[in-house]
Amino acid sequence: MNEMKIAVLGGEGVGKSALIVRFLTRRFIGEYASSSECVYRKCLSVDGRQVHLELYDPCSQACEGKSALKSQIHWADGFILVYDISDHSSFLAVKAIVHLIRELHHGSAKRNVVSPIFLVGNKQDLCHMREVQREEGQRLAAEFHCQFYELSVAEHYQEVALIFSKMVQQASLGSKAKERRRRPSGSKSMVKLINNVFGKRRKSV
Ligand SMILES: Nc1nc2c(ncn2[C@@H]2O[C@H](COP(=O)(O)OP(=O)(O)OP(=O)(O)O)[C@@H](O)[C@H]2O)c(=O)[nH]1
Repeated sequence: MNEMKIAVLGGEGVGKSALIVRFLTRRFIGEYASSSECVYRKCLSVDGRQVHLELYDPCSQACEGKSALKSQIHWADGFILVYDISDHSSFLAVKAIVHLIRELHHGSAKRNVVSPIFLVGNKQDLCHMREVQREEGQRLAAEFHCQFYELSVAEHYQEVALIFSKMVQQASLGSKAKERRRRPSGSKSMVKLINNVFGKRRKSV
């Protein structure tokens, strides 16, 4: 079975966990308990073959700092970078992450492998509070050869599922030749995911 490692990165509270949980459970859960980073695992059938998917969800509060980010970047085969369209600082955060990914890969053994990066503007349902224009996201995506999506994890399941299946397809193109890299600590089963969803720390929309 092929293995694939996808890191879902972005600023605090942009909806990274919501995106992953939406993909794994089809449900949008408005409140989470997530006090630590984790790796979710899922087996997927893509183009007739089984893929063992690992999804890394950092905890922004626990994993701040460039060195943590660098190890996440070295670990992953592909990246889903999430920002909140109603928060311009979250866009600047993903911009910095894109730069860092391309910079690190340029100077590493991965320089011949273009790891896919998907740029996702989340919380489209908050467009009345929009601070990041769609064109701004598209421009950044074009500059760094990323795929661009704008959506609302709260409202759109099909788009979320599409993002992950496209990511798996793209990442699998380059993954065969890749060296396996150190992975961030921590892993979560579906049971822990469910506990997280109904856990202690509560967030509201
Ligand atoms: N309105 C709206 N709220 C959303 C959407 N997606 C996520 N949220 C809310 O945004 C808040 C943060 O979501 P999380 O998924 O915890 O964000 P995160 O990026 O994992 O947060 P950290 O791990 O703390 O960095 C929660 O209150 C979610 O309910 C969306 O599409 N629309």
